[in-house]
Amino acid sequence: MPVSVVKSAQRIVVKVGSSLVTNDGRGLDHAALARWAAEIAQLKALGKQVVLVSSGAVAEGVARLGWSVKPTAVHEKQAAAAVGQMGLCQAYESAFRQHGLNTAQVLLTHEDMADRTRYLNARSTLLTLLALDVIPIINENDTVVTAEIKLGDNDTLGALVTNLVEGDALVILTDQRGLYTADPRKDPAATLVEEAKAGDPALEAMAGGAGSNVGTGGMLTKILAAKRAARSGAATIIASGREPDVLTRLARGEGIGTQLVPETSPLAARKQWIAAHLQVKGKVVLDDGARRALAEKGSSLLPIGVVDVVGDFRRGDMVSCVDSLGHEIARGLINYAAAETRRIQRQPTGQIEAILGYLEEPELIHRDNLVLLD
Ligand SMILES: Nc1ncnc2c1ncn2[C@@H]1O[C@H](COP(=O)(O)OP(=O)(O)O)[C@@H](O)[C@H]1O
Ligand SMILES: N[C@@H](CCC(=O)OP(=O)(O)O)C(=O)O
Repeated sequence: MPVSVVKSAQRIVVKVGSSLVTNDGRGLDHAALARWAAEIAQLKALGKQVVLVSSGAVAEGVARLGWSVKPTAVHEKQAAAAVGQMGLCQAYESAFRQHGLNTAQVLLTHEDMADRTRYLNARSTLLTLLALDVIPIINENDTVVTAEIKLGDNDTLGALVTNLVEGDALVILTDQRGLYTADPRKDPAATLVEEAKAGDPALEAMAGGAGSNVGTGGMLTKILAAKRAARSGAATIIASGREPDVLTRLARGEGIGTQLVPETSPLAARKQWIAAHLQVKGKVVLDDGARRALAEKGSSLLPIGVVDVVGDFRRGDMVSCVDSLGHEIARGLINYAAAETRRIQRQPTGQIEAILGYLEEPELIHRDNLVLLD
């Protein structure tokens, strides 16, 4: 068993899933919340800072409204989330109060992450709360987001928050002991993976979807969250939230669950923000010279290297850079809208002004706004 990274971690993001928080959808598990609050208080006493990302608003709202199944209509889920979030807030506030700790509710949306100013605001608010010894309790602002602009699942939110606050570890507590070689609900012979590299593609093949009607995303979103958390250098642990003293034992260094360690060096802060953009608005197809310039030399993307433009995007949007076979090489914030990009593709930079009548920037995507994907 590996030594847990939580032992040396100073700043930890803990994510708890809906099935744990709501007793598999039956209603808030106050005893579980009390246990985690007591453990987090012990982590605080060890000098660690903790952010909690909690799911369960929809499941708790469904239980409170007396509905027998999770609704499929978006507005009903949003209404349920609004009802359930009140319950989560109240329950966490009183659980942490037992230990003299203040809590703060922080509801985030994808747009808070995609807008640089809002992203930096969210970051400074969270860092201020941590400096004040408050426990931020974070969820997606389900009530105001529609399907297209949703982060979608709180495993991703947990990873984005880890990047945002530069957490050392992301601990994802769920209803299984960790990542198994296959979904243990379907394959009784599956075995627990104790340690692996975050981002190893073999892990994605092991992970299946949600095992219950209560959770969202299943193990796959947890594996992808670990890959995302690794971009700011954080390790991820996936463990059971029902394991006694799970957080305090991890903090003592005990290897519990699955530990996914980062294998690449962390991206610079601005690139992490770019990588946090989840909505890709279009694609540019590169010729081989441009592909090599990006991948091997870390160059900016110039219009001359673009052979095709797909989709409709505006200046400043996130676009994907693909090679001639459609493999995604990089993502970045583009300096020209789709219609303009089509007019200047395959053209030397010196021609941009003559073609468009103006020059925004000489590069289509500047290297500072470009993130290479591995
Ligand atoms: N390889 C795997 N190892 C462990 N669990 C898996 C795997 N593949 C799929 N799962 C399923 O993922 C579920 C946990 O995800 P989910 O239901 O979204 O929980 P949460 O609410 O904690 O996010 C487990 O109950 C399990 O059935
Ligand atoms: N924001 C949603 C959480 C969605 C979600 O990702 O749930 P889970 O897979 O249980 O972490 C809620 O609070 O219901």
